[in-house]
Amino acid sequence: MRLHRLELRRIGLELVVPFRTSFGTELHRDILLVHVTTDAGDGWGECVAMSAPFYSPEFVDGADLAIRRFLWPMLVEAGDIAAADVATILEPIHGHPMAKAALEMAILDAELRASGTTFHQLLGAERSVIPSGVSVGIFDDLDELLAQVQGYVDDGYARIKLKIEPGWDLEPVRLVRDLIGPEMPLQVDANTAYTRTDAEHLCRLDEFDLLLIEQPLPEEDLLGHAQLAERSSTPVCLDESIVSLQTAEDAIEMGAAEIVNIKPGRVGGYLTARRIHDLCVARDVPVWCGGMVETGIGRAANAALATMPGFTLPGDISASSRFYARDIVTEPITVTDGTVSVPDAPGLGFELDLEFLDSITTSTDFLDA
Ligand SMILES: CSCC[C@@H](NC(=O)CCC(=O)O)C(=O)O
Ligand SMILES: [Mg+2]
Repeated sequence: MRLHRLELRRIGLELVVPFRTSFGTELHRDILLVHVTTDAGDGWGECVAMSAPFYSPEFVDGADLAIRRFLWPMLVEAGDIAAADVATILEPIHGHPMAKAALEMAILDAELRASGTTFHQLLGAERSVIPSGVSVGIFDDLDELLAQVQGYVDDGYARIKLKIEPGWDLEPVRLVRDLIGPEMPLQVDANTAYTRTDAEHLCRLDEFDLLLIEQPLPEEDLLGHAQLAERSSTPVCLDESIVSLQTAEDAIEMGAAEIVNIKPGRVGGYLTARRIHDLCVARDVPVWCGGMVETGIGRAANAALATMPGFTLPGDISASSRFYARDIVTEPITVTDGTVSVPDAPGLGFELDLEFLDSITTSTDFLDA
């Protein structure tokens, strides 16, 4: 297909409850959406970069600029392209996986819509319902944490994930495990907050029968994660460290990733995410779909991705209402009996609520091919 025009749209959404992690607190999302118009129709993508580079090196203003100055012109220059070509065309640009992923996503959406195919059909997965896990932040006090967790248990989520950091780990996990009982799946995510010297302390989490411990150490510390995996009975899962197919392969080979959290934005796009899934299946490494507090655009695409057979653990694909009072799609993601039904709308699986989208748009800019 030939690219005609790119719309760069920024929207603002308040979170229904502050989402605190070891690297900061999210109250509001400033989200970049990309809308491509092509000779075969149009498509939308969501850039998952946060407002500041505390989760990964990218941030939304930087992604916006990388798209304007480099990524969009390279795609236009390439002429007649398919979504499958995007990662290769953009290869010469180092980094910026979330910016690249947003463009690939929009082109993929346009391609699928033009062919009357859904992403779910393209992936060829059998499942149309996936288990839904929920990510729970850090709170000022334990009572508030337990109240939030009880609410999600009442909502029927299939798995609870707790954010942890030094000083907020063993006690909250113990209390939540006591609250939800021994059977409910429970995992933790440290977002790189610990160091190798914390290994003995982190092994004390083994008593809580967790599904996994997610990214306890810095992104670059594959050896440290491999050493922890040797000592801990809780499987080590990587998130921030897995930024490409190569890093996934190396982490698995080193024993640093016993489980992999796949996030399409973090690895440069849904098509690379699929290849990482295939690698993990071949290496018998369980995967699950992570979340970046996406709108219904990203949630719909993530739900489709999570239907692939290697996604054997509940992902962070919670209801739209877990984060937002109102979503930008006509069919917000909902959770029933701990599951999400994969949207079957054309393309990536969503239709936009354009009236609401316009009401929360903070800027719109157009680039012609
Ligand atoms: C603002 S935190 C974003 C990254 C974080 N994401 C989540 O915890 C899940 C968020 C969601 O459910 O979308 C992670 O490290 O896995
Ligand atoms: Mg994580």
